[in-house]
Amino acid sequence: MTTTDTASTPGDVSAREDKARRVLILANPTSGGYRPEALEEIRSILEANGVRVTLHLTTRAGEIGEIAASPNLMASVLAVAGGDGSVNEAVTGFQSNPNPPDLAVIPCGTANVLAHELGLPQKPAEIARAILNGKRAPLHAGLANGRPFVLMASMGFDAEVVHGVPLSLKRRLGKLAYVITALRLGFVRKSSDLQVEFDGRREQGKLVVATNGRCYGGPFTVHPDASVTRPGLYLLLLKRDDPLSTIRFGVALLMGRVYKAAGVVVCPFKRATVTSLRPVAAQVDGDPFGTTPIDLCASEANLSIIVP
Ligand SMILES: Nc1ncnc2c1ncn2[C@@H]1O[C@H](COP(=O)(O)OP(=O)(O)OP(=O)(O)O)[C@@H](O)[C@H]1O
Repeated sequence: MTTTDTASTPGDVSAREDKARRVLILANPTSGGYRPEALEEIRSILEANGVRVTLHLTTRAGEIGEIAASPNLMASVLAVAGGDGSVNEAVTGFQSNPNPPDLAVIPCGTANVLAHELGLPQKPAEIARAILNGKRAPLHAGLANGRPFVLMASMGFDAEVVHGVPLSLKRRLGKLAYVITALRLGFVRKSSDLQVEFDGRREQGKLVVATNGRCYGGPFTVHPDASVTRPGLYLLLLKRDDPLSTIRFGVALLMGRVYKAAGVVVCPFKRATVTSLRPVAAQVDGDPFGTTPIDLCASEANLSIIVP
């Protein structure tokens, strides 16, 4: 396993070595596919290989971010067992951490877009092996009003669905809960225009996605050139969101062609501002994130993530 060194003085050597063999697992027991047996298996494999493991189960939202922000984490790897929202919390916490450890992801959660994006293993033995191997990639993020997003930030219909999906339905039905909520909202909602100013351009549309990654909603490609391990954000602006157009975009997404669909503006961008006459719902990484106006740009944070 590789190490992330802290500020070094000669007297710190044993503390550094100690930290290098430690993994802190932060697990969200409320996430969609929470697997306690898998965590125990990962823990025992790591421990059998000389790694000291601390397993902490969260009791509330916000806890992962608070722990990740601590400058005194005695771990070279912080492994998040949860979905994209839990990973987002860790990355948000890392923003305030002058010396963040490597991030590892033990995929649980409802959609797990990041797991698809990075091709992360699902089997406990393979997850443990990846942590032990310590192969790392840079992890880039975007910022929405200063809040990091690893995968995407969006405003419009899909964010309304994220705001509107009842937690109990999500827990019972998983991804199907989003489809049901989308159908319920699709025919009754009043859509609003969004104005986007980006890199000297101005466009108007109904749904804005700022994507940092290739995947969206699971394994579906939203932009083939985007990657969380490379710098750069892409903007997708959907011109219409009437039910028929939304179904067309949905089908294009399932076919991995949404970025080529008619009525979609697609381009890389550095800085964007999304405004509207009345507030429009926003989401980051699948969790509700208030409403417009939203400023978007890339984060400068220097993070790394364990990859297979
Ligand atoms: N113990 C907890 N109780 C309630 N909420 C929690 C707890 N721990 C973390 N959370 C919050 O739950 C939110 C959603 O969790 P998470 O993303 O892990 O699962 P999910 O919603 O099932 O998956 P996905 O985001 O991939 O759809 C996170 O944003 C996090 O803030």
